[in-house]
Amino acid sequence: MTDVCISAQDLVFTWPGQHQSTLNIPALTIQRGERVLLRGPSGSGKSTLLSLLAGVHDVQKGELQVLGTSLKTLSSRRRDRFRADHIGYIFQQFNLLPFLSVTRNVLLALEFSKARRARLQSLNTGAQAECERLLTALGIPQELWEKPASQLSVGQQQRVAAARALIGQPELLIADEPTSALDTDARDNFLALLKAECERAKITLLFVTHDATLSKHFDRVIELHQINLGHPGASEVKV
Ligand SMILES: Nc1ncnc2c1ncn2[C@@H]1O[C@H](COP(=O)(O)OP(=O)(O)OP(=O)(O)O)[C@@H](O)[C@H]1O
Repeated sequence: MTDVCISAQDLVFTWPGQHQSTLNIPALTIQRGERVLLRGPSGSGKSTLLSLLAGVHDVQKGELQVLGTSLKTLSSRRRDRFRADHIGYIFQQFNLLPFLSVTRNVLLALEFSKARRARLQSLNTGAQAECERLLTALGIPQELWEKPASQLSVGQQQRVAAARALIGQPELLIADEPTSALDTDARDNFLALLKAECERAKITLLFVTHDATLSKHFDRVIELHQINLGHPGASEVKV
């Protein structure tokens, strides 16, 4: 098993119809278990990079590996399977199914992945029990568990989205600006909960945000515009 979670070499991505590449990353390595904050101004390509990592778009040029698997070698269908099995994703808008209950939303992630179900089995934990453990750990009171997701506050929905991403212990958790609608206290609280769960299951965390004040929660901050060619002086900032 490789110690590297994410590895990119000479990764170039150009959106159709554009003359300039959005991404041109000579090298990027994120080790397993690291907690990394990816920062960059609007339009710098953060979401584009996440969409490649999640296998939503093809790697056009260069190499991109997640957990030792080259995404380029996988068909789009196998990339979908790879994502469901190995990557938890918290979207900016959470993407919960509004009419489904909180519990059903969380359990859905298991229905799409045999690997996640198998990991729970190897931990001797049932799906329902793990769902309840995660909701409790993330501070969702029991009286909300059977309510439709649409009846929850933004902060609560965000934590349900985190539980859905984490259930079945994917090796990599990607969070795309999930805290932008929260106040400072709620943000810090959410980060602390997320960090505790990632540590518990040794999950690598890649968290995208504009918010510089969140740096203290992470092992490393990567400024995307600094590792992207076309922005001379590329470097990674240690915190
Ligand atoms: N579907 C698309 N088709 C064409 N161009 C796109 C598409 N999505 C993004 N782009 C372009 O790629 C560049 C990077 O966009 P991206 O959304 O990756 O940036 P970002 O750093 O995530 O921005 P933000 O912080 O505002 O979400 C922008 O110039 C954008 O116009």
